[in-house]
Amino acid sequence: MKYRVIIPAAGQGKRMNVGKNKQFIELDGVPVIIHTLRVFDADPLCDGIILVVNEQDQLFFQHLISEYGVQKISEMVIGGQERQHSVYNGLQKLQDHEVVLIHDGARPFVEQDKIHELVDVVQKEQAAVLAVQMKDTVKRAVDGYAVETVERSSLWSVQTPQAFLVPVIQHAHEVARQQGFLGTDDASLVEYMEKKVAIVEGRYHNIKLTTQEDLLYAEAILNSRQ
Ligand SMILES: Nc1ccn([C@@H]2O[C@H](COP(=O)(O)OP(=O)(O)OP(=O)(O)O)[C@@H](O)[C@H]2O)c(=O)n1
Ligand SMILES: C[C@](O)(CO)[C@H](O)COP(=O)(O)O
Repeated sequence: MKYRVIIPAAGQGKRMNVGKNKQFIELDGVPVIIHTLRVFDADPLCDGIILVVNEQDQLFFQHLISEYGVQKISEMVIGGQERQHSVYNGLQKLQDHEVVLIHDGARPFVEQDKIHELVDVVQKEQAAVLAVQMKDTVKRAVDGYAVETVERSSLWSVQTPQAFLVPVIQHAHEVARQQGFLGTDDASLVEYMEKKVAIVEGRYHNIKLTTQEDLLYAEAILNSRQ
């Protein structure tokens, strides 16, 4: 089944703190966003990329897309204050598509086999996310003290892509917008509608580049592929 993908890349990168859009950081001489876009550009099931960018970086994104020959950008839209708002803006560009994937521009190591697994699962589950089991013990803390150790076997570290039947995610975003609900991922908006979200086991190296330590991991991941 063909899908369209929304790539939110309009954040400020405050935690990365490198003074520029973290999607422009080069890994092995290639910008992070190009690593990410190339995966979907090369996927025969992907029939279009909706790239969500911030106003001030729009021209540079267009320059990179042209310089690296990315073919499948169908729309470039301006993002919003929060990630959720950026994704909402991207959702407005969907016409008659059945399946949409939403994938962070800052996750360059997603792989095609896992994307296809998600696309298969979402056709019967309506919503599906890549996730990996937690490795560390997780505790809830209050005022600097651990008050509860959360049972780890049921905890997952959720990634992107997140896959949805289009009407399901469009409705979930509309309800969240009307009710002022803000989630840190798109699946949380579907959960807010009391719908189930299927877990598809992903890979630990599908990391999100969030802080500068992640760049060290990223170089190691790239080197392991050579
Ligand atoms: N208003 C926003 C915020 C985030 N994103 C995108 O959503 C992805 C995941 O968000 P995150 O890693 O938190 O990026 P930032 O918000 O830029 O990071 P920070 O919170 O450190 O500023 C990133 O590709 C980011 O560019 C977006 O499109 N629009
Ligand atoms: C969507 C996400 O990548 C799933 O783990 C994560 O929630 C994004 O969070 P961020 O604070 O916007 O990076």
